[in-house]
Amino acid sequence: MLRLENCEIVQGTFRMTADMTLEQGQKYAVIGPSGAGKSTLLGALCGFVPMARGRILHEGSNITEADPGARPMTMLFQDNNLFPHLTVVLNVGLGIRPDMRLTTADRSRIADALARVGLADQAEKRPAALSGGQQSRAALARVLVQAQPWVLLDEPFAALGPALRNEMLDLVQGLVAETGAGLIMVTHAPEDVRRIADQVIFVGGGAAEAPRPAAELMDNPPPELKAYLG
Ligand SMILES: Nc1ncnc2c1ncn2[C@@H]1O[C@H](COP(=O)(O)OP(=O)(O)OP(=O)(O)O)[C@@H](O)[C@H]1O
Repeated sequence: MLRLENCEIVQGTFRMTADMTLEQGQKYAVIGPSGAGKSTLLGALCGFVPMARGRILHEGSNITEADPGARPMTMLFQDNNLFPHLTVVLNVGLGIRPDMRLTTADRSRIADALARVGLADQAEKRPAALSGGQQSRAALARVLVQAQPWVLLDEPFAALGPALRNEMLDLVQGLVAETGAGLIMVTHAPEDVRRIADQVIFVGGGAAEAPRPAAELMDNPPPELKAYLG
């Protein structure tokens, strides 16, 4: 369980509040207008964005002041955070060994993750030699080897076409189901919400609202969500 307790998050002159409890194994979509604070919310959870007040608790432990690398979560951004000069194997390996001294066991784990995302035959290529979808798969393999209880995605597949995006969403869904991880995903696409999310966190008016069941919310959106969905 991940709890944001009475939080106020600060990003330059922007401030937003958040108070919610997120359940392990659930899939949350974070939606709301541009500039409302969706990325800021994920940044605060990961420890990249400071908080003026409140606490973040993971399974009861206070992680409010923990370094990003010591938090129980992996974050995937839209650009996939792949290093252009490293092969796919080494890019994935960074998820477990930042010093890149990979043991035989590490290499076997990486090979398993690459096979799981369909990249077994692309391991020695550099990111520039991969398609957009393959780059996303490589980034997901890194998420997989890190095996954290929470996976945070900030519009990771926005640059992909609809068919490929759906393929990637299904892959993410399969991966979190296998590992039992919770998922928190920022998206602008209502169809992504319907495809993958159990719950929706609406961000708007300076607050991240507590999660509400996705299907119910999308079928009967309250006025602020209706205005956003258009
Ligand atoms: N590094 C920063 N320094 C100062 N202000 C920032 C910074 N990053 C974002 N902001 C401000 O914080 C607010 C929230 O931004 P954020 O990126 O979280 O919104 P968002 O909902 O993710 O938007 P989008 O859907 O356009 O990506 C905005 O007003 C933005 O201008």
